Amino acid sequence: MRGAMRIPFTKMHGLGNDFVVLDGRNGSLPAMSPPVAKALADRKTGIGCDQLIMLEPSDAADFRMRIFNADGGEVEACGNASRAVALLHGQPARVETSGGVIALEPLDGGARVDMGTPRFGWEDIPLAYAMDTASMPVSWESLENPAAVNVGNPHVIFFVEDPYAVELDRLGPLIETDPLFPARVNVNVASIADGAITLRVWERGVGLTRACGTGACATAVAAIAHKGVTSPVTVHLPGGDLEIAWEQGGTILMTGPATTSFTGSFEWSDFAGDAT
Ligand SMILES: N[C@H](CCC[C@H](N)C(=O)O)C(=O)O
Repeated sequence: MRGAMRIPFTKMHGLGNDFVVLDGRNGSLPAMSPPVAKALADRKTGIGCDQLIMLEPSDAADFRMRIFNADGGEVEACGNASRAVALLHGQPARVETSGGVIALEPLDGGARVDMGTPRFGWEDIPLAYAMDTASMPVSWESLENPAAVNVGNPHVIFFVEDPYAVELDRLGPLIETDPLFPARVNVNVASIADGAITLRVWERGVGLTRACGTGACATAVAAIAHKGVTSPVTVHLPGGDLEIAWEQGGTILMTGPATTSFTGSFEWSDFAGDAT
């Protein structure tokens, strides 16, 4: 039986999309696994969060950021968490994620993050078969002809009259798990008015969140690429606003707030059993 191992954490959020951040940049933490991430993210029996963020050493960048959704699944990108980590780190940094290297720039009360280059090919999303990702010939009830963009992680974007009139809690999981999306998908419903975007997101592996940074990036890119919106564009999410800048062929710049809620610690064996 291993000795007690107390693990410190920082509880953070970006516009209400919340995270438990474990700082293993010095290599001090045990390996994270999906079951342990899911247990820590549980809002009744764990600490509770939308995503668990694990920082680790990297030989490709200043450090590595691993992202686990509340269902335990490890994913490639998390925009809001990238800003939170920028705030925690406190200086500019290049960060390795499984979706590519991103660049963090802390600002007063938040950060600007270069989220890399979006991809539009059906295999890049990925989709199960070839399709025009600017306007896909598919529909789920009244949601039809979405765009799809990969911004490190997969997003499908429906442009609608009123995002708040969509039964996203019912349609989100149907679309997230449709076989058309072999890696599942984050589901965005958005409207465009006066050059700004109003957005709600059903997040893969989580559900409805108050904000989704990669959703804001993917939706802004789709609006600029396919709907004539000009960059930079303000995205109004339930939890607040993000500013997204992108030009064809370039990388995506996301700017917005990040907040530290509190710090704490937990006993590793309480969540990992004897796993080390
Ligand atoms: N649910 C997303 C990961 C977190 C994205 C969101 N929290 C963000 O701020 O980008 C996925 O499975 O790709």
